[in-house]
Amino acid sequence: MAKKKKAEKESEGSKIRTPIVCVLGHVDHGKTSLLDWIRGSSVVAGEAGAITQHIGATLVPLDAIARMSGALKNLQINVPGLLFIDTPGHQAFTTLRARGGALADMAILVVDINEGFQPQTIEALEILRTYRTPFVVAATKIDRIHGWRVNQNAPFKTTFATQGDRVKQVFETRTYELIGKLSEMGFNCERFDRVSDFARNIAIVPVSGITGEGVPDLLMMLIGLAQRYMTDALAVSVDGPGIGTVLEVKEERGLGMTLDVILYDGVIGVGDEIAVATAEGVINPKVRSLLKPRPMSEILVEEKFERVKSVTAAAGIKVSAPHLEGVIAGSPLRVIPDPAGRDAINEEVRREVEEIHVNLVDEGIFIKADTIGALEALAKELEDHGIGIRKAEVGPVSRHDLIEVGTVKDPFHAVLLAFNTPILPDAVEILKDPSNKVTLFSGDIIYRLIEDYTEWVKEQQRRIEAQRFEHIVLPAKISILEGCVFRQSNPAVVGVRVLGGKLRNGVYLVRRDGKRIGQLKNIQVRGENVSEAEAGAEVAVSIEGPTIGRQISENDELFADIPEHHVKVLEKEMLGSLKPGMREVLEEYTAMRRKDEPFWGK
Ligand SMILES: Nc1nc2c(ncn2[C@@H]2O[C@H](COP(=O)(O)OP(=O)(O)OP(=O)(O)O)[C@@H](O)[C@H]2O)c(=O)[nH]1
Repeated sequence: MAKKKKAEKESEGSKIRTPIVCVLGHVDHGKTSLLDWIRGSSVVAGEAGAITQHIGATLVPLDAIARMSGALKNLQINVPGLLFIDTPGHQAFTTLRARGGALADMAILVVDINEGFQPQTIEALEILRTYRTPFVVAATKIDRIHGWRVNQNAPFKTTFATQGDRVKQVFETRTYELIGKLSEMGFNCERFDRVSDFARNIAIVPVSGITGEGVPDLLMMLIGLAQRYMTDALAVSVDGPGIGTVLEVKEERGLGMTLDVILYDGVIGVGDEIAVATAEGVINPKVRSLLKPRPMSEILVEEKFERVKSVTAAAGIKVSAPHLEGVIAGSPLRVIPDPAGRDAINEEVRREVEEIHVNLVDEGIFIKADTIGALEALAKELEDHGIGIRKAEVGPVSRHDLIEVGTVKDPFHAVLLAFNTPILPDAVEILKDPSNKVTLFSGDIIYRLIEDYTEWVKEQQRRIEAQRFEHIVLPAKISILEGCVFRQSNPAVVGVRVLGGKLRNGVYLVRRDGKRIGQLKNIQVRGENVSEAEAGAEVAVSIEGPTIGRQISENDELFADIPEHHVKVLEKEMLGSLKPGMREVLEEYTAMRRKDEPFWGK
């Protein structure tokens, strides 16, 4: 009986739907703890019905929030509550799309107040900016500030009033640092209790996911945000056909393949024909059953799920229907109210899945990701880093992909970036092949992937430069040491000091007057042959060509004879990588050459 009532109630719906909230932030900054606390505490706060566990989400109704925050009494509020997506992180956020945008109506950006901004904080902000998602900042782990006095579950103001001066000071400093960083990224933020205009400022709410301090304020801020700026967006057609997003495709015992769906608009009922996308195209199965998690109190009942007849947005629901294998996570789900409209709806679903918002260029890299949202997020970040994308696709990395990339000539673009998507076994085989020229980067954190790629590019550039250095005659200046003439000629063998630059075996030597006197045939240090000698070194060299006492003498200074076109390369392309000492020798050498020919080597 109770069950029936609930089902009926759910199908009634309300005019403003429950806003969907997603939690983002850097690894370990406390996303899960915060969500757990919100879920856990509302269970504790709850007489029956305080929170409802949905599939993939948790519904915290307004009265539970009111109880927790002890506020909201005098406010006219028509948001029914908040539906928190259970999986935190960018991944979930970008996968969960709705009509080409983000499914989540709002977000909590979690930042550990003690660690401040980290790479994924920036990534999260960029994602929120791209999707124009309203958010509040939860500055977590305030209880970790040294000397913090814990006031379990207390609103921020109450707990802050009990803190000592030093704690307050540390807290203020860190909050300002956070405000500063956010402002650098173009977000105007302020501590929530100091915000006078919520249209201009984003609220920072200090919280702890362990002690619950500040969480009541955070919930209040979210309700406020939804209430003030989103009521239009949250209006649902209560009787309209259901629209949702597939969160996950899962096999359940006794049910076969099922879809975990977040319904964000309208109603879905048992027997409804739906449209969902598979890799092969859109399919139209009929809903066999709709399932929600069984309440905690009924956990002993054998069945894990409770069946309902229909559900109204926003809700997390499991859909059981035939032929769901192959449905794409992140696919839209649409109820088809009338068979006459089926084709049109199928077409919309197909277009939504295929519509990938990535700017492609002719020369760039290939990117793959597991979902459209993830692909777009990766593409956006790459674009911001000035990295061009030639091709972008959803799906695992196949042998075919690598063969395709292998045809790209430029080694910097013969690259595939795979974000959160598997590498198929036959593709792995190709990578192992010694003749493989494709470079693959894979991982599940965007900024690391990009970092890996850019580091690799730099390393390759360094190598290419080093190879060029090998072939370029480097500046060198030597002087013949007094009393170190070991042989007059054929070849002349003398001791020299490298005054500057780097002396390499094989170079031709010139005098200060520009006259070439011979070629270096051998360099020795303590009887050992070496290929080069650095500035400051004293070495024995043999020089083919001159006779000591005729073309050259003790104390003479000689330069490595750098060909004109090498000078061009050195001055135009390699100057930045030359050490100052080497640059000086180059300047001296070119000055000597340009005395009579001002444009020599230019
Ligand atoms: N003292 C204190 N510890 C916290 C708080 N929030 C999280 N922690 C601890 O910080 C660690 C990471 O917290 P999580 O909630 O798992 O962080 P997360 O952001 O979900 O981490 P990922 O899922 O790995 O990205 C855990 O050891 C938590 O117990 C907090 O507010 N106060």
